[in-house]
Amino acid sequence: MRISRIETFLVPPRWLFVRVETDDGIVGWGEPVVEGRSETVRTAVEQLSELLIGQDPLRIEDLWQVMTKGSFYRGGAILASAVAGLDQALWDIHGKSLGVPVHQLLGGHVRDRIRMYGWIGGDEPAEIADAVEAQLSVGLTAVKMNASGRMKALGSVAAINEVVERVAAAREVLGPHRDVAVDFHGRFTLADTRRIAPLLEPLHPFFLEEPTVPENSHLIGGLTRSTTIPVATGERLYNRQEFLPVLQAGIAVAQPDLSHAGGITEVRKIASLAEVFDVQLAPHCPLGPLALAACLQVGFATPNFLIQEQSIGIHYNQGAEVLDYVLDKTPLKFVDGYVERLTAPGLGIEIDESAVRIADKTGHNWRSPVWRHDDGAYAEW
Ligand SMILES: O=C(O)[C@@H](O)[C@H](O)[C@H](O)CO
Ligand SMILES: [Mg+2]
Repeated sequence: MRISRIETFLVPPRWLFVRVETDDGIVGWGEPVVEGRSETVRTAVEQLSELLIGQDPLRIEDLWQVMTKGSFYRGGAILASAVAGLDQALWDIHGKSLGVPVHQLLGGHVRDRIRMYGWIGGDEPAEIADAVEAQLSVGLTAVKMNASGRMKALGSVAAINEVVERVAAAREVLGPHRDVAVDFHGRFTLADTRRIAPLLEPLHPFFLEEPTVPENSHLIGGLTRSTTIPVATGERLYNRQEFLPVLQAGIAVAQPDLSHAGGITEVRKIASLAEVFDVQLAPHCPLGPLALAACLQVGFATPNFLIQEQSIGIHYNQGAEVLDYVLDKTPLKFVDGYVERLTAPGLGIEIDESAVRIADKTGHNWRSPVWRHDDGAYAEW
């Protein structure tokens, strides 16, 4: 079997899919994307394709090595995401060629179902209660919210109290037994996060995410040592090397993104590294169906797996939906807040190719908003 053709599709709301075809007719799908930079990743996928056409798709590790190390300048979000989507497609092909789901190729399942959570925003305090209700009504038992919106005055007691009030609003609707994770999105200084964390402790957050921007990962130990809340990070870390310092600094939850951190091949290794630090995996995934399926395949085969993010029914999907692109929607339905083990071959979902081809005609030009605080200063989005 040889790889014969590679195509990409820009699909709303903000995703990019790749379709890898082989000469014996097996097709694999993946999702190589960076939110806000789909076209750039598309170009990177096209360049990497030159290395893959004519090759045996089952030699995933070898192709991964060539894609990541085959040129002098390496790494970074764009390249790691391009490799990630292609890697997912290769695992999809491998599973389909043997008629088994990918998790079987990773050693078989260690669990029968995976707990899921959805994002509820949080930038607008008035919308929090309704957003929590919406997630509970689709059967979820855990949500994640932003710690803050745009701030009037960074570091002010008002800004700090607002975080506590937002999380309290979510906790009130959730009751004592469901979970709320709080995403700091790198929006606060670490000094402020250290002030806020103890105030959140009585509300029992599931985890506190991205207390620093990734380039300030060296600061994160200052927080992990000062709060009992499990600290999470990783959506903007792209390989084991970048995860090592935050693992050593005492994070509790590692959040590699299956579409950013080198795909199934690398995230599987990140999970193994995390296990040595007693850290649980909770892959980041505000993305589409292929990224989600790749997360779940890793989750079914990974012992130190906590929970899975997903974006089904999230309002920022702006009319387009994760499930629009899959033929059989039942494998991704929530049962008591969980997704049951995917048993179909490969990634375990069947892509609606005609829907994808039609969606690509519209495409999208989704961009990260540029954020400024009320005083005009630049803010991390
Ligand atoms: O943890 C999350 O789901 C968010 O931080 C998103 O990754 C961010 O809005 C970019 O898509
Ligand atoms: Mg996040």
